[in-house]
Amino acid sequence: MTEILLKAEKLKKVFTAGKKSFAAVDEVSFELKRGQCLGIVGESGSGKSTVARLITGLLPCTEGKVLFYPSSEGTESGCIDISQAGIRQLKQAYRHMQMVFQMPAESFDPRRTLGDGIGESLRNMGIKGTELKTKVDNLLELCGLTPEFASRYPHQVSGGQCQRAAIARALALDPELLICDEATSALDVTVQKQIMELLIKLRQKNGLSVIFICHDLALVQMFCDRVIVMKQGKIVETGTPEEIIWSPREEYTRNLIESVL
Ligand SMILES: Nc1ncnc2c1ncn2[C@@H]1O[C@H](COP(=O)(O)OP(=O)(O)OP(=O)(O)O)[C@@H](O)[C@H]1O
Repeated sequence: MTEILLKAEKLKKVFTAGKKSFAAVDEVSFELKRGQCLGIVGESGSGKSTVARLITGLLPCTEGKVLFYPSSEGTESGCIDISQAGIRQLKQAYRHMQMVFQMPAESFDPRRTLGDGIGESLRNMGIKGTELKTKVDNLLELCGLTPEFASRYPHQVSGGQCQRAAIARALALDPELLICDEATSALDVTVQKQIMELLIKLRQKNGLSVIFICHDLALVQMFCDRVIVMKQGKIVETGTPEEIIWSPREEYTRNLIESVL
């Protein structure tokens, strides 16, 4: 089994708006090792979310490759080429990689209970009845919510509780990789801290690998093993959080750090 869980090779994404086209992501390459947490930082519009959407196959790459190596996958090569994957392979990949977004309420169907949403992928796997209920209750508990939350609708919980439920849903199939795109940004500082503690616990307990997109360099420092700094679609700097925060090579990174101090 390779030590690498995900490899992004020379990713490029060109968007076209009217007659104009521009590269929102260009020449982006990185590797994520198993169990590692990789932070992606950069000013607004630098291409962080586009990278997240490329590596999850939510957006097709204009150029480049995304190679995913889930350890439990039954493919012959052990690799799923996300950039070339069709629906069937993407579904296979989503059993091992999941995303958590900034606005949790928007990612749940307002007409269905949280328990329904959390259990969806389990039901798709044929799990039902008492087994399903027990699994949903356990996921809620793992994420610091009581089983009673299963019967609530998204509008009946706070932003922090909804984000916990979104993490519970993402964890339903015990993924190896969680991609958090500004997952704590809409929450107040106290709730943010609780969600970070939950993610730290999950990393320790489940050996989860995480790609953590965040504006807050203090959170990145606390949580990540390595950090990528993005500017105008390109990676301008890579290093450990300490290297990036305490001895940034690029003026852009220094400005980014100063802007949050
Ligand atoms: N579907 C799209 N069509 C056209 N342009 C897009 C599209 N999605 C994103 N963009 C543009 O691509 C650039 C990168 O956007 P992206 O959302 O990846 O940035 P970001 O670093 O995640 O920003 P933020 O921190 O504000 O979320 C921006 O200029 C954005 O306007």
